Amino acid sequence: MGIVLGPNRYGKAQVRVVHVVRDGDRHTLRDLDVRTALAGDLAATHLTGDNGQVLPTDSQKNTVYAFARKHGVASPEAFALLLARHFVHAQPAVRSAEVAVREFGWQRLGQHSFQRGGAETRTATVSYDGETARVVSGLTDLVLLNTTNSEFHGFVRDEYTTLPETTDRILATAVDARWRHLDADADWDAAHRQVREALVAAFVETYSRSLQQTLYAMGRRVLETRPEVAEIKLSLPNRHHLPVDLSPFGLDNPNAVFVATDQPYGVIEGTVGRDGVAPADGDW
Ligand SMILES: O=c1[nH]c(=O)c2[nH]c(=O)[nH]c2[nH]1
Repeated sequence: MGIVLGPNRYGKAQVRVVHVVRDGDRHTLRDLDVRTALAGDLAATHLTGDNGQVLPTDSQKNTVYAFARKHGVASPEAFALLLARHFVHAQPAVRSAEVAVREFGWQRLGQHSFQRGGAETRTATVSYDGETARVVSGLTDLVLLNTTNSEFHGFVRDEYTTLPETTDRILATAVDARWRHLDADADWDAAHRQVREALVAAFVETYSRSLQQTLYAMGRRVLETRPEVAEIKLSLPNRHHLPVDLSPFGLDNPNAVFVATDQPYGVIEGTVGRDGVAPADGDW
């Protein structure tokens, strides 16, 4: 039986780059974590150790810093597009590049003072094959909670089911969303803000009978309001808040006191797309 080299790629992870723009006294800041992954005619290094086609990951890291200086960081998507196109065009052996960016938010406190935002991070992944650039934007750890307008009942009951039915519960999640753009050209910051607003609005406004229903409502709202989005993938942990039994203390608990449990937790995942727009599994 023959042994063959399968798909492979290589790059640098966790390239942390902070870029400051000084507009007089007023500074702006972008704080990124960049990962590069290059693929192409790279069999030789794997099979014989011939590195003649290998752009070192150290050089890839240096390119990230040099590009921040030369081109600035207009947005995670724009920066990733520049880098992905550069690696493919500059290196004959590189046929495709994926550049993934996570952006950490900073809130302005003053002209040159900032406060790190919460856990929420913005993400962008660009893949480029020499012809087409594909852009997936996203966010992680957007923590949302409704104290009511959430039910969960009517579910399957088998011999292992103990979960009580509820017509009024807390619904909480940490949204992990990625959405694929139809085009590789946009006002990326505005587009991101608008998708985020649609996700939040749908979470707030949906009367939920399951987190699955909320997931679909959120994805649907994004596709209804943002024509540039082809498809969205959502992963929603169910951050359970269980009412505490206060009866041993002679107290009632009309949905006032909860224990917030962090494990185990449910995970509800799904993709919402458009009729007639083919899924592009390779883009994610
Ligand atoms: O919204 C929910 N969906 C489920 O599938 C599920 N399962 C569970 O135990 N609680 C919940 N809540």
